[in-house]
Amino acid sequence: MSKRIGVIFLGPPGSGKGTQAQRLAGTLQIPHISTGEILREAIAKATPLGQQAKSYVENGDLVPDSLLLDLIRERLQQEDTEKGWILDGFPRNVAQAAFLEELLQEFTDTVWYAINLEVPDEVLIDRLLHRGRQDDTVETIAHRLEVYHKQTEPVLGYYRERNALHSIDGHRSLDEVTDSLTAIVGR
Ligand SMILES: Nc1ncnc2c1ncn2[C@@H]1O[C@H](COP(=O)(O)OP(=O)(O)OP(=O)(O)O)[C@@H](O)[C@H]1O
Ligand SMILES: Nc1ncnc2c1ncn2[C@@H]1O[C@H](COP(=O)(O)O)[C@@H](O)[C@H]1O
Repeated sequence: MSKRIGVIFLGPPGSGKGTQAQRLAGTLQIPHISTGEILREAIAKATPLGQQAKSYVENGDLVPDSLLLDLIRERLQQEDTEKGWILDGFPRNVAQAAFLEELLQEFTDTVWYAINLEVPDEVLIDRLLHRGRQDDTVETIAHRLEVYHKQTEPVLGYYRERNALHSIDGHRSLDEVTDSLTAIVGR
């Protein structure tokens, strides 16, 4: 039996993580797990998670790690991840990356890839302004980029030090990016 596959999408807001994750999930028939989507759904339903996360998401700040760690552990063990999983939006800081590393050490049946989509800031801003999500305002986009550079970019170094980072030029057509991704994931 082939190993379980794990794909971890890194890259700034607007780099195309969600778009490419959805494509890959369709091809590989494995779930696309977006922490942003999980949080937005929880906010819309006003669940306890949503109530705690709301102000952070609206302001473009990272929600506290304590809200997400158990959730990720449980989600990666659900039945639909039998063949694999795609993480989009997690890890978002070094503490989350260290948590995931420990979790992956328990998953000895999983071969995983950390993918970084590289796109210049000015292109990201333009893409996000055209996407039009509630947190896609000029001010919140600027803040999310600042949070990305301060808190999430160090995660790239974390994977690079482990020789586990695959960077892709994300400033190309959707199909070109997908082709590079498929070449790395190799299935
Ligand atoms: N290669 C591309 N070329 C042009 N536009 C793109 C490309 N990839 C994604 N987009 C568009 O850019 C916007 C942002 O893409 P997407 O939502 O996938 O980014 P993301 O990295 O998941 O962002 P976030 O972290 O904010 O959720 C979307 O409107 C999407 O259609
Ligand atoms: N892994 C995360 N840690 C903290 N906060 C997170 C995480 N993933 C998502 N968030 C929050 O949700 C919004 C939207 O996320 P997208 O990935 O852009 O959909 C993000 O700004 C954080 O507030």
